[in-house]
Amino acid sequence: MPHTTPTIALQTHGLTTGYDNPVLHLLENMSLTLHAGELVCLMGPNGVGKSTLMRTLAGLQQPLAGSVTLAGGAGMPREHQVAVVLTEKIAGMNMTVYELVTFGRYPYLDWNMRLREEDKKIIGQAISQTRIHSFTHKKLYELSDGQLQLVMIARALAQDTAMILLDEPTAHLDLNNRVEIMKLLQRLARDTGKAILVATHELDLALQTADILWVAGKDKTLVTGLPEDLVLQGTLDEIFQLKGFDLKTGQIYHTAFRNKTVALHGDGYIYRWTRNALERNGYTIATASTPTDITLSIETTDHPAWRLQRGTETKVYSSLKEVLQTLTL
Ligand SMILES: Nc1ncnc2c1ncn2[C@@H]1O[C@H](COP(=O)(O)OP(=O)(O)OP(=O)(O)O)[C@@H](O)[C@H]1O
Repeated sequence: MPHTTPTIALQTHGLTTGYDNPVLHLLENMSLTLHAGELVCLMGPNGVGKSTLMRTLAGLQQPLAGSVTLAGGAGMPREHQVAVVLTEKIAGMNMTVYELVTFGRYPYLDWNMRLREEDKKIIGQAISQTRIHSFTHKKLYELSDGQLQLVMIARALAQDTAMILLDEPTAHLDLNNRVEIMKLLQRLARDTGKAILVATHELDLALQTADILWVAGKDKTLVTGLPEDLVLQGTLDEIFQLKGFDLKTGQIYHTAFRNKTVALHGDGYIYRWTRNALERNGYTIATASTPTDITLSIETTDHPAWRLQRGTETKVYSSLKEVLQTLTL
């Protein structure tokens, strides 16, 4: 199979980030690489220095040591190399969505600030990629938080850079919008070949969408890897000090307070949710060798159903509520 080396969008060498007055080293000696077409999530506990690293990579803040190299080389203006979506509120909420997206083209305009055909084409593409056509005429103050975030991403796309950095783009959004934004970023990385780096606290979403995680937290270092490798190696548990949640199984730990064991038979997502209902309600799920006189079998014909066998008694139920009620009798 031919092996092509992915294009490098950003590279750091011995990078140390922080502040110099008073001296505050946040993350030290980082050698990082961001490739074209990759969605990378930057994670870590509060205050570890994620935003500071993002600003340093974007050239908005000087490194304390080391260097940041962007695709395009030192001769190219930063605004042509990297687009940034930060958490700060926008000042001009009275402008329209279309006007805000055109801001992405400003670094390319000449003294008369007039949009050329090529600029309009790129703006159109950004609007189409983020699927915001239906409200480009609206004022920013008329938008929901989710819509506003899409518009900010459209502006970044209009800037036509190899890399986009976003700081907490899903903060304050509901689950649907959070998923929509992360899936959009995943799609954009794949379809446009941009390198996209997102600082986020959304561990579950990052695990399901990111190609690579950058996890900051231990002794001013930053660990990088495939999300699944970091889960299986226990790196994330160590850094986030997760309490009552097992990242490897994706489950909250439950106390088996009923002292009753159920042999559960079935598979797929119904098995998963049945197990969830039982464990959340204090039952233990039997392993092959555990003796128990309670057996619950999942039957799927048209609708899910559960056959509960206790001793010599057997009955079929159509909801888990009924199963749980019967088990407490
Ligand atoms: N302009 C500044 N001058 C000095 N120290 C700062 C400055 N901005 C942030 N800090 C400090 O740097 C540390 C890291 O801040 P930063 O915002 O980068 O962390 P973060 O990981 O993004 O946090 P959060 O997850 O809470 O957003 C904090 O202790 C903060 O107080």
